[in-house]
Amino acid sequence: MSARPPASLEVSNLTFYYPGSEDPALRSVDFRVAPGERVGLLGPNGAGKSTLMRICCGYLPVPRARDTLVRVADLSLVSDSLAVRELVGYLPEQVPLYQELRVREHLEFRATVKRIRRRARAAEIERVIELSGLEGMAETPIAKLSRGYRQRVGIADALLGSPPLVVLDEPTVGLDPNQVQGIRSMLKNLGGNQTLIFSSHILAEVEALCDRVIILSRGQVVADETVAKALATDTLFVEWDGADGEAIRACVEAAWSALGREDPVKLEISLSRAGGARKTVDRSEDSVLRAAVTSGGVSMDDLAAAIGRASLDAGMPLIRLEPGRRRLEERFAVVTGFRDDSQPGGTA
Ligand SMILES: Nc1ncnc2c1ncn2[C@@H]1O[C@H](COP(=O)(O)OP(=O)(O)OP(=O)(O)O)[C@@H](O)[C@H]1O
Repeated sequence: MSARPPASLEVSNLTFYYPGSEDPALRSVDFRVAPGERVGLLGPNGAGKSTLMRICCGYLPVPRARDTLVRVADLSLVSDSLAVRELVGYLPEQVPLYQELRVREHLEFRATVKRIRRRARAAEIERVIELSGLEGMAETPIAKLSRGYRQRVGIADALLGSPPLVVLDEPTVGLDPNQVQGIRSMLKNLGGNQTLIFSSHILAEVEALCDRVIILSRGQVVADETVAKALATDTLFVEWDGADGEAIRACVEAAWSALGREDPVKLEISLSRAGGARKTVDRSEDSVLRAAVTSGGVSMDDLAAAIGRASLDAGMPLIRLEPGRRRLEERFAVVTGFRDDSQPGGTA
C-alpha cells in the first residue's frame, strides 16, 4: 500500500449536547494536533474523552454551530465526512465485533469496508495481526476470544490500511501486563508516520508515549501542553561539592540579583546524604549540600545559567544543576481541581 502522510486534526469551538441532556458533554473545545504528533487525551471519568473521539472519527455528528470546526488533514468532517473517515483508524470504547466470524474473517470484512485494495488485503491483514499480537488467534472465532484478545482485534482493525490519523479509546484497557508492553511499544513506533491520539487513565503510559497531553475536565480543555511542560516544576535542584550553607545562600542570592530580582530568593538548603536521607541545615556542613531554588517566574534556563556563573565566580564546584520534575498525576490532580498547586513542588 502506498504510505499516506500523517494527518493533522483541528477542533474549534466544539460544544456538544447528547440528545435530551441539559449539560453539554463538551464545552467550547479547541485544540490542534500536528501531523505525526502523539497526543494523550486525559481526564476524569465522564470528562468527555470518548465523546470527543467519537465526534472526531465521525461516529457522532459535528454540531452545526457558528465557528464550530472539526478538520482532519484540512478536510472538514461536515462537508467531507466520507473522505475524512478514510483517513482515520478508530478503536472505540466498546469494540463492535462480529461474533460469528473468525479473527481473520473479521479483519477481511473490515478491510473490504475500508476499501483496501483486494491485492493488498492479505498482506495488510497479516501486518496488523502481527502488530497487534494476534498470531495464533487468526482462525479463532471471535465469540471464543477473551476480553484482552477482543481488544487486540479492535486495535488491529484501527490500524488496517495505515490510516494517517489513529484514534484509540483506552487501547490498553483489559490487557495483561505482557500485552500492555507489546501494545505500548507498537504505539511508540507509530509516531512520526501516523498521527496518534489515545485516551488512557494510566498516566505513566501517556508520559512514556506522548509528545503532548490534552486534559479534559467536565467537557472543557483544562490543559494542552507538551509532556515536558506538564512534568516541569518551578524548582531548580542544585548540588555543590564541599560548600557550606552560607556560601550557597550568598551564591544563589548573587545569581538572583544578577537576574535583576530585588525580591528575596526562595531557597531551601538541605544536606544530601547517600541513601536519599535529607535534613534541612542552616550552618556549615562538610558534605554535599543541595539547594532547591524556586524560579519565581524566571525561566529555568536563565536561572540555571546565573547559578552556574555565580558558582564559578565563587569557586564552588557544581555537581548537579537540574530542574525538578513532578509526576503527571500531580499535574492532572491540579488542573482537574483535585489538588491545590500553590506550594512550590517537584522532586529531585
Ligand atoms: N450516549 C450518551 N447519552 C447521553 N449522555 C452520554 C452518553 N455518553 C456519554 N454521556 C455523558 O457525556 C459525558 C462525557 O462522557 P464520556 O463517555 O465522553 O466521558 P469519558 O471522559 O470518556 O469518561 P470515562 O473516562 O469514564 O470513559 C458524561 O457526562 C456522560 O454521562
